[in-house]
Amino acid sequence: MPIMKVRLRTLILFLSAGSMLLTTCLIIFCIFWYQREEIRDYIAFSNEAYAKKIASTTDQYLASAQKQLEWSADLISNTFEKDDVKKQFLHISGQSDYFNSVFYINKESQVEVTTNQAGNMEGRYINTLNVKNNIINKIPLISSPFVSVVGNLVVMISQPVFSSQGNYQGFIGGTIYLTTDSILSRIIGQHFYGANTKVTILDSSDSVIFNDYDSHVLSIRKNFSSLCDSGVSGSMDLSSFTIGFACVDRSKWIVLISTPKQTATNMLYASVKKSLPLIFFILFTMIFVVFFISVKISQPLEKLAKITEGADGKSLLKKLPRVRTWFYEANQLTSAVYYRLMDMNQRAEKFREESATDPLTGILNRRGFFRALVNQSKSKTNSLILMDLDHFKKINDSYGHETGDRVLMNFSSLIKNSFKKNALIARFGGEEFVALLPGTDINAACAMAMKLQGEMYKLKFSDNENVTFSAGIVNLKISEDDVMQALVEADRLLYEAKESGRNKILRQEC
Ligand SMILES: Nc1nc2c(ncn2[C@@H]2O[C@H](COP(=O)(O)OP(=O)(O)OP(=O)(O)O)[C@@H](O)[C@H]2O)c(=O)[nH]1
Repeated sequence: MPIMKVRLRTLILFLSAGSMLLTTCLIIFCIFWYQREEIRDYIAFSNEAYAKKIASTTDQYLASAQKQLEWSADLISNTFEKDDVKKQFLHISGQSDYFNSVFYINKESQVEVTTNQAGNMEGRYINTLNVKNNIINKIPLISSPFVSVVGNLVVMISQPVFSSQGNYQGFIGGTIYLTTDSILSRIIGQHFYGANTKVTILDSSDSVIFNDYDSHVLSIRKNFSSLCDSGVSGSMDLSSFTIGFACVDRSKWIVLISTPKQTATNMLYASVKKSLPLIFFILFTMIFVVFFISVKISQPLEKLAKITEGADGKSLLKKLPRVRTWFYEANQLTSAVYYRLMDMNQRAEKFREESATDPLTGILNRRGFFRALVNQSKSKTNSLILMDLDHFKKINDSYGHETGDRVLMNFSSLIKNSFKKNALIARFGGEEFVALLPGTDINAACAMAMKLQGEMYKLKFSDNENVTFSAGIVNLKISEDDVMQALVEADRLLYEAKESGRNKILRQEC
């Protein structure tokens, strides 16, 4: 069973298209890989910058808020007029919008003035940890988040109040709501940076001050606040998040900006998706161009292969110049095949001729005789003469083979000259010759043979010796079977001629 071979065109196409496809995939993969890292770096950088911005804004807000309380503390230490103080507090909490409520608690932990109407607080004693801290420490403080006596989650900024003699009187506190509307929640809650990016603010004990969503970040690491010890800002990869952080100097709060790592991958997927039509367009254009080129490259070789299928040397030689070659290798190959074929044909022709010719006499041999029969015109009357030299062995033995050869050559020349040009003359082997005479009847053939006998008699060799020949003559129609039959008959007659004394010509009875 013949093995199917792959075609050159298919090979080139698959090789080129395959390598292009592979290269494209590798390029997309490399771009994807390195770009993702770059985008993650960029997200980390942006998150840090954004955390710094929020931390700085918050710090400025706290500084301003403390300044407000400091100014009110001065007022109280100079003249404590309850109405004036309350007005002042209302101004701070209402107009300047720094605090949700402002209050003054004296050193006995009693609320003297408050802007908060809820809970009827004025005159009441408050013994919370925050209040105690303030009274004991007597310094400006920013508290951790806590639930106020009226039930709000707040942080408190406080400022100690001293008399003009320097005696501690109590402290002014300003509360900022964390879960309901406040200036702090507005500063840190309204951000415009990426849908997947979230803001979380923790105090120095990792309590949540602000968290703009139910953050997974808080569950993957404890002790964020310790980051403030190593630097004011930075970024890090934490589990599946890229986190930028910055510290609020004044309060030691930490601002965390977190983005899921998947965001970078999603961004890349989106951009690859967008560019896919262009990539495929370029790819298919290239494949089309490669296909076109592969057809052009393979065409001459395909044609060359096709015309060699079942073609003989001669028809191949005719078809070969029609193969149009435009590149060096194909051209060389076609030329090489062409010249090789031509050479082979010439050699084959020469060999054919040689195989049909008797090398000594130059006339046809037995093979050549039968091959030439095919081209003979078919006449009704033809004759065949089979001739054999008499006692030729003696000539060889007496005068040597060279003389024998010369006799053979002379005899063949005489035969050639004695018959018509269309006669088919051959040496059948040894000293036996045949002459087929187309369009010659047996009488004419006999006359020619006898004339040849006379000529032969005249031909002398060596010591004026001469050679005779015997012959059998038959008539025949030209076809291979007839010739074979005629040869058998002629051979019989020749044998008879030899037997009856040689130098005789016997003819078939007609
Ligand atoms: N010189 C020479 N001798 C040849 C060649 N071919 C055959 N012979 C010789 O021809 C001789 C033929 O001998 P025979 O077959 O006995 O025939 P003959 O001697 O002619 O005898 P008859 O045919 O019976 O008359 C042999 O001695 C062959 O060696 C050749 O090409 N050159």
